[in-house]
Amino acid sequence: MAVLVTGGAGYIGSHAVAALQERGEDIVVVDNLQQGHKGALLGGKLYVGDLRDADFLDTVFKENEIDAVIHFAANSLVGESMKLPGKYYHNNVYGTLCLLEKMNEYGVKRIVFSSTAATYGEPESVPIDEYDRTLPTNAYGETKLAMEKMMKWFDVAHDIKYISLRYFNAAGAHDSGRIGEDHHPETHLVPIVLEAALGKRPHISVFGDDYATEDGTCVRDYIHVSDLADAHLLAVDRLRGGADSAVYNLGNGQGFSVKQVIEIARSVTGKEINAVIEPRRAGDPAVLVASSDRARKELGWNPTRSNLENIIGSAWSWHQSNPEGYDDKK
Ligand SMILES: NC(=O)c1ccc[n+]([C@@H]2O[C@H](COP(=O)([O-])OP(=O)(O)OC[C@H]3O[C@@H](n4cnc5c(N)ncnc54)[C@H](O)[C@@H]3O)[C@@H](O)[C@H]2O)c1
Ligand SMILES: O=c1ccn([C@@H]2O[C@H](COP(=O)(O)OP(=O)(O)O[C@H]3O[C@H](CO)[C@@H](O)[C@H](O)[C@H]3O)[C@@H](O)[C@H]2O)c(=O)[nH]1
Repeated sequence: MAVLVTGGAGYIGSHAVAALQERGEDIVVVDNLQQGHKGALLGGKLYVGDLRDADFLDTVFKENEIDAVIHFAANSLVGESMKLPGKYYHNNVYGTLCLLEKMNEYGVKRIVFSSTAATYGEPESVPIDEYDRTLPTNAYGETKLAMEKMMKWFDVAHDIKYISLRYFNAAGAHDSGRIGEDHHPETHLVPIVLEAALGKRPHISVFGDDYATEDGTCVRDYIHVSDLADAHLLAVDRLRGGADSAVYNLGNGQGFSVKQVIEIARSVTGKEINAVIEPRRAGDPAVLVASSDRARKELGWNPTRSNLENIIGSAWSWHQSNPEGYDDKK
């Protein structure tokens, strides 16, 4: 039996594929390579195609015996979603609908889903737990919440069990140094700060310093990508063990402001890193920090790499060895 990983050639997906590979799972990857890279795959059988293509998905489900799906494939940029909400509804909501329909058709009953802190919106209090209000402040978060609700009704009607993992901010790179973060264009804070350290950008733009936080810049909870990957394996195991559907936050429980991230990157890299204050980016909540007690208790999740110096250090090693990212011509 194989695990189907959608978006497995992407940043977090490729780290989950590496973790699945390490424990000897059969892996099938579906990715349209809009952001993914063949070179990011350390294992698995890759099918290049789009989730919204029913004939393509038929081939994947017919040619493989799949017992669980890990669903990463999505568009996931807060800023872009405020300008192009239709793109997010089409790829995220409709794409997930296509996947769930096929799972139902082929009798696949387990799905682990990449959800997000963006489902909460501006929190009423921090740390945020899974029972807190979900009121997204951006279209991206709204589509992820819609996907979670869709899975709930597929569970009610078709007994497809889901574990929705609401990640906070993923960062860092694999311990082996073989895979890391490479998006085009890059919009995430940590890789952009490191590109500035490498001299590939003149500076890092800080989006707003007038938030109600200690230094005025947004606060986020950064979690190492391989700690996230581990949680997916635990979630697959839990579903295989017959558990009911559930939602879990995945974060390290500590908030860092944009200015603090830049300061730590200066110390890790030994580089100057110029920062320029710019206006706020639409859709950004001021503070997102997780309580992951539930994931620790029920999944047995124990993140071990998520100290921010380690996270930035591992990303820095990857960026130094791969300043141009993956070679997509290979
Ligand atoms: N990066 C983060 O900090 C973060 C935080 C919370 C949640 N998430 C979620 O985690 C998931 C993975 O994020 P990431 O940072 O690895 O993104 P990513 O863009 O690197 O990976 C997504 C992958 O899905 C593929 N894809 C997208 N649409 C597809 C489609 N219709 N058919 C087939 N393949 C498709 C892309 O080519 C890409 O390889 C996303 O669902 C995202 O919303 C990410
Ligand atoms: O050049 C930059 C890039 C980002 N930021 C700020 O840095 C913080 C983090 O931004 P970013 O790295 O883009 O991540 P988020 O917008 O917080 O979103 C990430 O984290 C979410 C979970 O919290 C996921 O759902 C998203 O998919 C993922 O992109 C935000 O306050 C941004 O405004 C800057 O100031 N300058």
